[in-house]
Amino acid sequence: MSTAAPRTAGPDHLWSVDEHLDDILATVRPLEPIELNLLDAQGCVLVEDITVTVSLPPFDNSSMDGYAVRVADVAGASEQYPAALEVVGDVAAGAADLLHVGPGQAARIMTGAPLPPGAETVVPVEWTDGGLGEGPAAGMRARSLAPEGATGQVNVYRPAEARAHVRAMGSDVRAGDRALDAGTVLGPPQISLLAAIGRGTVRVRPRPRVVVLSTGSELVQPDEELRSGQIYDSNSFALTAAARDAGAIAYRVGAVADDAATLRDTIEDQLVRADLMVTTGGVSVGAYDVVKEALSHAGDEDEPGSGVEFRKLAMQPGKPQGFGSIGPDHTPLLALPGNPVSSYVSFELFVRPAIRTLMGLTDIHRPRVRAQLTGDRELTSPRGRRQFLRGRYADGAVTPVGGAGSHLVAALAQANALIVVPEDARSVAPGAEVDVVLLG
Ligand SMILES: Nc1nc2c(c(=O)[nH]1)N[C@H]1C(S)=C(S)[C@@H](COP(=O)(O)OP(=O)(O)OC[C@H]3O[C@@H](n4cnc5c(N)ncnc54)[C@H](O)[C@@H]3O)O[C@H]1N2
Ligand code: MOO
Repeated sequence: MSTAAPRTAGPDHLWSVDEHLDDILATVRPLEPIELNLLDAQGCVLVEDITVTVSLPPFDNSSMDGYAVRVADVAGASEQYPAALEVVGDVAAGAADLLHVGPGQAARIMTGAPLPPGAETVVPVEWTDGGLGEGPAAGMRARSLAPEGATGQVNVYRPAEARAHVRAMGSDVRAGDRALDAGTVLGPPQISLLAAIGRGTVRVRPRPRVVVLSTGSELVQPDEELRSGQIYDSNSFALTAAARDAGAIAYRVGAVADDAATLRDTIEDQLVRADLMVTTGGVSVGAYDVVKEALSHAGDEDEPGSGVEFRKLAMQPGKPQGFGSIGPDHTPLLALPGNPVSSYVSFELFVRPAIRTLMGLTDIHRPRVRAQLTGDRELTSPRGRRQFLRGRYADGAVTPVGGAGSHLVAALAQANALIVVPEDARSVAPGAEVDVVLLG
């Protein structure tokens, strides 16, 4: 999977956000296409051109509930001088053996039913007495009241042109037309079209399987009792949700203890179901930073580009990061910092584009807009670091929420955007224009 060898530099070197992203994207390639059932292919990128084999509609059919008639038989019809026709029966949607409509005759026809031979046009039931002889009808008599179908006579009060209320065969798409191009992302309308032309499976790039694994002996799972010094594991939930939001099939592995051997074993067990692995925590410089310890030497010496490299980025939050590939298939792995806001921001900036690259999407990044900074305080930022502050964006303006601390999950939950303060800015005053990443 890995092709590009990570660039290397001394341990104090600060890599830019863009360099880090470029290096990650150089190691991920779109997944090999597979044939999937339509609904499993939702959100995936099509890799084949789809040609229509069955015209839509496949046959001329009625767009209204009404009567299939001949044009000449209703010409000049009015409420005062209705055309009285003999009703020869029903044509329901799905009918295969069609009755013939002769001169002076009408067949009750339902929306979607084939236009029967002999009939040239359809008059909606509202233009008739519905066969009840009591003036204009609002609808047809239910089939349950006359299971044998309609008989007798119908009065038609208005004329109809040839093929009125008839949907012509092939008027939507014709056999041989291109229905969808390779590269199309399959949303509900595209899945609708594929089903309509009879395609049950399609060749697409599958959703990547992403294993999200949190680390930290202080972590307990929600609903469990919190003892002294412990906190709840929020990162594994946040990033699993974020991976799903990006289009992945995500598996959450909650809170591996700070022990390198356990972590290595857990990662090895999980590799079988991973196209991408994401870890949180344990990448800094502490004595218990177990991800770094476990993975720093996880490379395959025979394979250039394999292994996990740990770096510092010129970024806040999200300074310590690891990335590379592990295992026999060189599965890409991103090791994100443990602070909850740091891991989430890192996910949005680095993991989301990687997931979307694996999917074969071209639109891999969150949208960015320019916005006017509002609020009553100046934003400050350390020189030389690109800062991502949480904000609420609406109508071209963005207001900061919460402070810069990377533990502030409550403020993150109020945010819908990241305010970008560039490396060369020490402060940004209200009223200034800023770059904003929209979190959707
Ligand atoms: N001496 C230094 N200390 C630190 C530095 C540094 O440069 N020198 N960098 C700081 C920065 S910046 C970050 S970010 C963190 C990254 O630390 P780790 O990736 O090693 O993460 P941990 O130490 O495991 O945890 C940090 C913090 O986040 C909490 N956490 C961890 N996992 C979860 C989780 N799944 N759910 C909720 N909260 C979690 C953890 O309890 C810690 O409070 O290092 C700084 N230190
Ligand atoms: O850089 Mo750390 O990720 O701020 O908190």
